Amino acid sequence: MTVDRITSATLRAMKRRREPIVSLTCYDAAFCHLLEQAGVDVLLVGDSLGMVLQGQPSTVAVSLEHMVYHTACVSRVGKRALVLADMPFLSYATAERALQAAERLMAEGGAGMVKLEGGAAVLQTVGLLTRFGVPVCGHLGLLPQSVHQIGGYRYQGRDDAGAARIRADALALQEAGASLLVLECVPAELAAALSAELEIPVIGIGAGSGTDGQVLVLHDMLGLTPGRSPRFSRNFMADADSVSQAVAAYVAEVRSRAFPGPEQTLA
Ligand SMILES: Nc1nc(=O)c2c([nH]1)NC[C@@H]1CN(c3ccc(C(=O)N[C@@H](CCC(=O)O)C(=O)O)cc3)CN21
Ligand SMILES: CC(C)C(=O)C(=O)O
Ligand SMILES: [Mg+2]
Repeated sequence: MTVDRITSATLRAMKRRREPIVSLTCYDAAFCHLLEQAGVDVLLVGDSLGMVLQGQPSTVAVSLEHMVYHTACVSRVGKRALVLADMPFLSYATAERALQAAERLMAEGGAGMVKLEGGAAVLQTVGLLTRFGVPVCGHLGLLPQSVHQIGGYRYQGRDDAGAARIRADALALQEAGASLLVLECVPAELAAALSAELEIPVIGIGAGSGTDGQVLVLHDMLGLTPGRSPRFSRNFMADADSVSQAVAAYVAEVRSRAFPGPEQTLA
């Protein structure tokens, strides 16, 4: 018997059941196999691969070609998990580019959903993609593709105006057709309130324990990132004898809401 693929409908049902959604980044077939064995629900082929695999200072240098290649490496061997592919920097800056990028990520890359960063700026694009059958994940809070405007990787939505903008963007993304939302580096209270308010599932990174799911960069949680990892991450290899065991511990701690704990949470 074949195993059913996780889709946005599966994730919506998990949210209704209050069953935490477990996600990690994944860039190749070997880790796809390992993460699926451990029960990870969503494999994010993140443009963070530019930093962790390519040694770039940001995600800005990642091309559509790179994303299609890594998405295919994952989706070729994946059976159950949803393969979520990042649309890279400027690949969704016009309607034509966005359609072309989504076409390549889904048709050649085998992605089941695509993710793009931003709120008001991408609403029309989200509407266009979803009208033509592309499942879309939004991404709000810290937007790494805008690091050259922000000037660093900083928490977002810490004042009333910033929080109100993120809330309005989240509701508008849902209205435009997004079926999933990633909230990155926002205060836990804001992330929990938005998760309760939105019908679509919210996956948090550096957003506290009150979201519908969690995602981390794989190399950070395996302690493979040189230097200091973001404070919202945790090295699960510290208490594990193998990579599989570390990933299994992460899956169990997200499902039991033990991760993230106070140490990984910004109030
Ligand atoms: N290895 C890696 N991990 C990530 O989580 C990640 C990437 N790369 N690349 C894409 C984005 C960029 N992200 C980042 C990168 C760095 C910090 C960081 O160092 N933050 C500081 C706080 C900075 C501040 O608030 O002033 C930290 O200590 O967590 C946060 C998010 C998240 N994503
Ligand atoms: C940090 C996550 C959410 C991401 O977008 C990535 O890994 O590229
Ligand atoms: Mg990304």
